Amino acid sequence: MFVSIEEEPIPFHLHSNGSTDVVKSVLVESNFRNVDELSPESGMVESHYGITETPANVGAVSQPEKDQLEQNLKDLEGEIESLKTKLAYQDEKRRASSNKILDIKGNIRVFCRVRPFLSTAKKRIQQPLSIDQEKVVIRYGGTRKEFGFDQVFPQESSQEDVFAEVEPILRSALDGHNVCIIAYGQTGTGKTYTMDGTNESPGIIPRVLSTLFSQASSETAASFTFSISMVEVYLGSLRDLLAPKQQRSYGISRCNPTIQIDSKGSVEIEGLTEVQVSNLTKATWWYTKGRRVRSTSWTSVNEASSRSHCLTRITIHRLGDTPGAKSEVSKVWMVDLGGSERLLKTGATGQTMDEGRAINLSLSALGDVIAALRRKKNHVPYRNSKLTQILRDSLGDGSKVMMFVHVSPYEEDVGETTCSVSFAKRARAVEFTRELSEDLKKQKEKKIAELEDEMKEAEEECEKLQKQIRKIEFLLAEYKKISSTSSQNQEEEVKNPASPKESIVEALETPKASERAVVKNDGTSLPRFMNSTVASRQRKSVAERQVTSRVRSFRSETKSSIHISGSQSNSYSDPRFKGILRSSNKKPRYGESECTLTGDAKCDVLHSNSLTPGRTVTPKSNLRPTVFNHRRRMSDVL
Ligand SMILES: Nc1ncnc2c1ncn2[C@@H]1O[C@H](COP(=O)(O)OP(=O)(O)OP(=O)(O)O)[C@@H](O)[C@H]1O
Repeated sequence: MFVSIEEEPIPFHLHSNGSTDVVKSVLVESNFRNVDELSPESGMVESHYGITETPANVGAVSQPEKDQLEQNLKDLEGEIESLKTKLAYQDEKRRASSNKILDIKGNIRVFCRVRPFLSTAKKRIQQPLSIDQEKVVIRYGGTRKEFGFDQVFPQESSQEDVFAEVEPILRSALDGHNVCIIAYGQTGTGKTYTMDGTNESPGIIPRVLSTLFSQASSETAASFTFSISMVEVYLGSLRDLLAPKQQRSYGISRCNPTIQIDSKGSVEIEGLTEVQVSNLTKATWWYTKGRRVRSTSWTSVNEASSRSHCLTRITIHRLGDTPGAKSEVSKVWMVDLGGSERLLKTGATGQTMDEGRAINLSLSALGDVIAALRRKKNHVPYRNSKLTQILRDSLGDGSKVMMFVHVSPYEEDVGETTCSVSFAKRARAVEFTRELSEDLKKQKEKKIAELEDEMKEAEEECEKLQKQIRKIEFLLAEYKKISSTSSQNQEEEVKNPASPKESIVEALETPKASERAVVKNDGTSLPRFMNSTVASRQRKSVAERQVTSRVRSFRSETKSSIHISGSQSNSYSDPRFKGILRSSNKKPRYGESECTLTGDAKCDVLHSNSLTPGRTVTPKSNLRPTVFNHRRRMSDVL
């Protein structure tokens, strides 16, 4: 997400390379002595922190200066456009590499997580499972069965280890792909632990929420909005977990959500509550609420939760940062499936048996769909269950699927474990159960490493471009301020030629009788046209009366006169200049302004020459009017 300049101060170091050349020349032409002065110490950046001494205070400008300003604005806008195009190109490169990596790794990946022994549980007589990185071996009753996985998480693996596999596909979700993360397994094997986790060890869903928000905020080429929905599938019906209380019910009711598919194959659940969440706190609040609704609606939480599927959906709206970019929508489904235990084992009857049957049917339908997709079959049997209908557009083409199959380490659960890993085997649908040869694996790894390098390069390029864009946007904003301030002032000048500014400036320039004597004695007499006239003396007395009520105007106009004073090179980082501006800000009183004739530093404000680098400030130069006022007075004389 684009971080606005107001939120994040910019480190200001412009270099004269490639795309910043325009900016550099613009700045140089625009009275900045040196582009490198645009450092955090300079007035430009200080203004960002609330100090008012910025070019935005520059006042009325002449027509050529105005034209130059307009040109500068156009140049900066053009530069931003061109950088944004480059950014979009680099971002596309990054997205393509990231997508290729996931394609090589597999769009549907199946993992196995072995739950640790629970302290409260049965004795460990014999361990039927042995595992390595991609394999689970079950030894039981003299038989040995081997099952391959994309990766196996042993008992000691942490929530972080599991999430490390999930994180890369979130990048893909932000890039516009649908993602589906599914937890499968027998009751009590850790599905909810993996998806939800605990406060101390948060699981996949809380981590997904936080990662999505943090990745979105650092995203350089697009902005994002997120929304959350939660739905429970129980006995083939849907229940909206985020709906207002009175609407949460099963069966046919006014608000029972229904599944719709649009012409593009996109699935929508009509009537399902979707809450837009602007930050992680809100997202977490709604997620917690949905989980609470699910669990508190059952008398025996553990038993009941394993007989329904709980689905959490994050919808991502992505808007590219380039002109004309279209908004893209993608979804992240996170599914905590009902327990996969066999009905015979549970000895279920009545309602429990129906629930078990419904679960098994939908799990079997899910297995069929995943297997068909992995085998790239033409027909994918999505319609066989509500679960697969809902997930239809997040399991197929272009989507990324991760299934975590959970197993118990206990000997007495070995039957269920075998069923679960067999389900996984079918879902993985590795052709003729042949795993990849070592050679092929190495080739894959090499290609992935190359793509990762490409992706990193593109990411770095994106970051650089985004920084440049932010800098130029900042400058553009400053120039716009200059432009609008000067236009306003010019309008004022036209409406009111004897503006307070002029009066005040003249008042300040025109010494009182006693002071005139001092000036004369000092040998610094002015050319005739610069001496006060009757008219200016009259204006001065008017100005003296007006000045108290116009102190604010004087302050800003005073500052303005510095920058519009012709072609001199002034620098906002000149310490004298900053000091002068500060003091003029601090004591904007008429009495103080009169001291200009005695060589007080503040009088420098009125005389741009005194700001010219390397120039000594002399009483004589103090008396020199700004070019702007000089012009006016000349015309008065003529
Ligand atoms: N990897 C793990 N590390 C520590 N404890 C775990 C782990 N996996 C599961 N547990 C613990 O095992 C117990 C059962 O886990 P959990 O409730 O997540 O299982 P489940 O498969 O979701 O069950 P159900 O299908 O009934 O909802 C919980 O007390 C949980 O904290």
